Amino acid sequence: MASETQIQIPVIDFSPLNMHNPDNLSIWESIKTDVLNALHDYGCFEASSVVSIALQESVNDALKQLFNLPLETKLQNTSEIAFHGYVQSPKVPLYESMGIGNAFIPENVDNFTNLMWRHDNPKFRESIKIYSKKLRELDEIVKRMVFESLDLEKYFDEQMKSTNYLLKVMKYRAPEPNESNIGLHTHTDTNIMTILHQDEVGGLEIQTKNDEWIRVKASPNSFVVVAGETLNVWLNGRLHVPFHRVVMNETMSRYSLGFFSVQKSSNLVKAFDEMVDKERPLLYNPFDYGEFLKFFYKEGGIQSKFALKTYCGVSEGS
Ligand SMILES: O=C(O)CCC(=O)C(=O)O
Ligand SMILES: [Fe+2]
Repeated sequence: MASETQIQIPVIDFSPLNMHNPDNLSIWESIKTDVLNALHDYGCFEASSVVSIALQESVNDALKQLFNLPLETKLQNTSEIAFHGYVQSPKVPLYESMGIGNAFIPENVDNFTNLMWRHDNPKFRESIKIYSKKLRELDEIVKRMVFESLDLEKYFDEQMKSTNYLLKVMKYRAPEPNESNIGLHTHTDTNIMTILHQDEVGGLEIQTKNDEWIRVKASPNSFVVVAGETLNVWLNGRLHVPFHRVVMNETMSRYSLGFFSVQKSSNLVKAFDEMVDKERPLLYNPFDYGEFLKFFYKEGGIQSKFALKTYCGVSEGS
């Protein structure tokens, strides 16, 4: 079994971009190079100092309050899309999650808050709104950098328009003494890209290309940006899409949160024409994301680490 090592994922600081700086273009170009290298080599990186410590702390408090609500209240968080509402499953007994669709739209956060707290919770509402807006900005910056680097700018606006976002908040309880410490099984993210935050308990582990597991350091106000399968299909395999999992070692509950960008089902997921040529033949046949998810969840795909390859991979020699 691969053991955990001391290596860490690359850390990229986006804060110089926010400053009024005459040298912004060269800063942009230098961060862009780091982003592309990290996504190619690791499929992920740590984005540091994206939000203030104070905002992160108020979001941490908000999550604790939310998961402390009675089960019947939490169950009101429903969604037409599988696993986008309240989730608790015997397959992942330590795990519990809830979702807010397109949380960067203030009204969606208001509706969610009203559903959970009949007498409102302004602190929850306001901190989640600001936070989601920040994460939506980071998502856009990272993707713009990726598209620019590969001369795909002409696709950028359309791809952003056909994206939905899910803010998923998660709680993992500590395992009982004779229970497995796996919080979330090894998987890749099938969506476009995910921005993760974990609290100080930690437990997120990411596999490198060499099959080593990196235990990601918990950091109060940084995020882990993870490339998903959809992005890699667009780019015809130019990125690494890392396996990751959550391993609980502590006696404490762990709270985390993911900002998932997901392609709307109205378009097929397919490689951009410019990404396919003789040297780089097509890796995945175009597919409908919603149909793929049905396969992923219903036909045992979720058990397989290579669900997407099985579903639509172009077989060698064909
Ligand atoms: O809780 C975490 O840190 C990871 C969650 C995750 O990987 C997922 O929801 O896809
Ligand atoms: Fe994940």
